Amino acid sequence: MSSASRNGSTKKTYSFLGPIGTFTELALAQVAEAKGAIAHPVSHVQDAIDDVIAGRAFRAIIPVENSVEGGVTATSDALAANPNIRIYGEYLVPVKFDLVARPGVALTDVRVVATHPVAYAQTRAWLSANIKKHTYLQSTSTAAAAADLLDTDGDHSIADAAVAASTITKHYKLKVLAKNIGDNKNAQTRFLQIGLAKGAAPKATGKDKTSVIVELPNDRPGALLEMLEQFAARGVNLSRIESRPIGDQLGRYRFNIDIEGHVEDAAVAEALKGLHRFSPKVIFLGSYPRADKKKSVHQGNNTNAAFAAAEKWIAKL
Ligand SMILES: O=C(O)C(=O)C[C@]1(C(=O)O)C=C[C@@H](O)C=C1
Repeated sequence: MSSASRNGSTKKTYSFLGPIGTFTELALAQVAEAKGAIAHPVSHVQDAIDDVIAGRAFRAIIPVENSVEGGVTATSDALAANPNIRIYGEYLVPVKFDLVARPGVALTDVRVVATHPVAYAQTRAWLSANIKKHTYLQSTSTAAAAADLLDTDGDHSIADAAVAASTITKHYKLKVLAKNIGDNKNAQTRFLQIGLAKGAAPKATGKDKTSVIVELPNDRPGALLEMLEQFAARGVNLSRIESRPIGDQLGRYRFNIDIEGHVEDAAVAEALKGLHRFSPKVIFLGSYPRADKKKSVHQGNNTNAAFAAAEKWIAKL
């Protein structure tokens, strides 16, 4: 979980999708409490999660969704598979891509372009229009694609260019062939800070999110509506809902849901109680401050005071 530093103090380890220069590293830079900690680069999202589970890392920073490409399925499924994981924070990173190459390579020389699949999906239109006959080479991250261009140990990438974050040339001696080549100039990726479910959970701030994973009862007409009613009846807003196959057979799904509000908000807690009564499986992933710092939308008379007054009234009946 932590390693001894040279002066004898212990530092916490944060695993992240590396190497240096990924968008995930930009997300890690936003984690105030990780300043001065050990940043441990790994090659796959699952490796970062495994580091946390095995106690090799205190926390992991992992991508969860991109505004263009949608959910990162490896993350959604890993959260469902590991009940001891909690979310401690979320971070938004604007996603701007450049096309980079070794010095001396011109845009007209480029035949093979390497990058992470989510980055390729976000730059495909530009690449198709500007490097018509290119071949795509998949990399474990955008920065790995860039770093591989410079590998001189004999097994360097067969790519001529890489699509990477526009900050990549701070880390690698590469030349920018084209700037800001993303098909959507306002793209963003949302990242999570995850850790084991122990220790202090983030306190309610009034600008929070709560994440859960919910399975529906089998063969029950209206089960999806019943799940959503738990939130609607308490005036609780959802910011995201994604269905993922459970995997045991066709037609069975679980829902990864982000709720506006904190489990300390009575309306959210009441909605979770409702889910628990009707669903065969609810995984609580945690309550944590919202990255966009917006106040959570709650509708109707559902303040903590209103719920407390209703409880008092029942008790007196
Ligand atoms: O390859 C990187 O730089 C990453 O941090 C991964 C990742 C992703 O998984 O979505 C992050 C942001 C971009 O959308 C592209 C790739």
